[in-house]
Amino acid sequence: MTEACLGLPAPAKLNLFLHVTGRRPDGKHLLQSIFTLIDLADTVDLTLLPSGDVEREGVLTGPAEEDLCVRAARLLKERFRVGAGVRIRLEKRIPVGAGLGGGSSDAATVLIGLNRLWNLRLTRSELMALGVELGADVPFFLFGRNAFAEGIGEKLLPVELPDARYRLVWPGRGVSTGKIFSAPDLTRSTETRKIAVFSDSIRNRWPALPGHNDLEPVAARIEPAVQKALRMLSESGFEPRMTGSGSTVFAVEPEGAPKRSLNLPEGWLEFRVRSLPVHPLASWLTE
Ligand SMILES: C[C@](O)(CO)[C@H](O)COP(=O)(O)OP(=O)(O)OC[C@H]1O[C@@H](n2ccc(N)nc2=O)[C@H](O)[C@@H]1O
Ligand SMILES: Nc1ncnc2c1ncn2[C@@H]1O[C@H](COP(=O)(O)OP(=O)(O)OP(=O)(O)O)[C@@H](O)[C@H]1O
Repeated sequence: MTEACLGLPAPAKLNLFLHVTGRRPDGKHLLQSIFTLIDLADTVDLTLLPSGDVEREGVLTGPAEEDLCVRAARLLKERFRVGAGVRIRLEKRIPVGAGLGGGSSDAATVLIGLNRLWNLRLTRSELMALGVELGADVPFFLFGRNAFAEGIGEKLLPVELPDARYRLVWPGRGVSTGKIFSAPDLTRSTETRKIAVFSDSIRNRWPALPGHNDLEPVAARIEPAVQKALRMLSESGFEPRMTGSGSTVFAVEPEGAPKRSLNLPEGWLEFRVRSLPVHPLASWLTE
C-alpha cells in the first residue's frame, strides 16, 4: 500500500572545490567539483491530495512558479499525466542562496517522494534527467552519494571521502548564483584535471582540501560579508573555503579540536555539521 503522507529529509551539500573549466554553447559553465552531503537538512512533508492540486505551505513567500518544490511536483505531474495532487509543507533550515544547494535538495526530495506517493516507479537516472531541468545541482541529490562532478554538475562519479566534521559560517545574506556566473572577472578556463589528481590529494593531504573555488574571489568582491567570513574563519585557525556560489564559507574541523563558537556579527549563523556518506533516501532510488 502507498503511504498518503511522507515526512522526508533534504540534506545540504558542500563543494569541496569548484573549478570552472569552460562554457557550453548555451552559456552555462562547465565545472569540476567534489560534492559532499552534510547533515544540515530541510524537511519536506508531502500529503497526497486526490483533488489533483499542487499546494504549498511553509516559509518561502515568493511566487509559487519560482518555488522549486512546486516546480518539481508540476514537472512530474505534467510529464507523466498524474491525476493526483500533493500538499507540500517545507520546513527550512538550510539558508537560502547560500551555496548549500538547499532549493535543489528540496526539489530532489520532492521528486523522490512523489515517485513513491504517486507510484510512478521511475529509476534514479530517469529522475536525474528530470532534475537537471530544475537546476544544475538537482542531479547530484538524486545520485544519492558523494560525487565527483563534471559538465554543469550532471556527470557524476561516486567518490569515497573521509568522515568529516565541518564548521560553516553563513554571513547573514545570500548571493545570487546567476550574478556570480555572469561576472566579467570570473576565471572560466581552469585546466581540466583527471579525477585521480583530486582523489589522490584527498587520500594523501586531508584535511587540506584539493583545488580551489573559482567563484570565491568573485563572490567576495560582490559581497564583502563573504570576504569577512573567510577572514574570521582564518583568524580562528581554520583553512576556509566558499561552497558553490556562496555565500556560506566552511572549513574542515580537525578531530579533537576545541569546539569553541566563533564570535559572529548579529544575523550571521554558525553550523557544525558532519558529512553523510549517502543520501538519507538513497534506498528509495532504484537502478
Ligand atoms: C554553483 C553550484 O551550486 C555548484 O554546485 C551550481 O553550479 C549552481 O547550481 P544552481 O543553483 O542549481 O544553478 P541554476 O539554478 O541551474 O542556475 C542559476 C544561474 O547560474 C547559471 N549557471 C548555473 C550553473 C552552471 N554550471 N553555469 C551557469 O552559468 C545559470 O545560467 C543561471 O543563470
Ligand atoms: N525550496 C527552496 N529553497 C531555497 N530556495 C528556493 C526554493 N525554491 C526556490 N528557491 C529560490 O532559488 C534560489 C536559490 O536558492 P538556493 O538556496 O537553492 O541557492 P544556493 O544554496 O545558492 O544553491 P546552489 O548551491 O545550488 O547555488 C533562491 O533565490 C530562492 O528564491
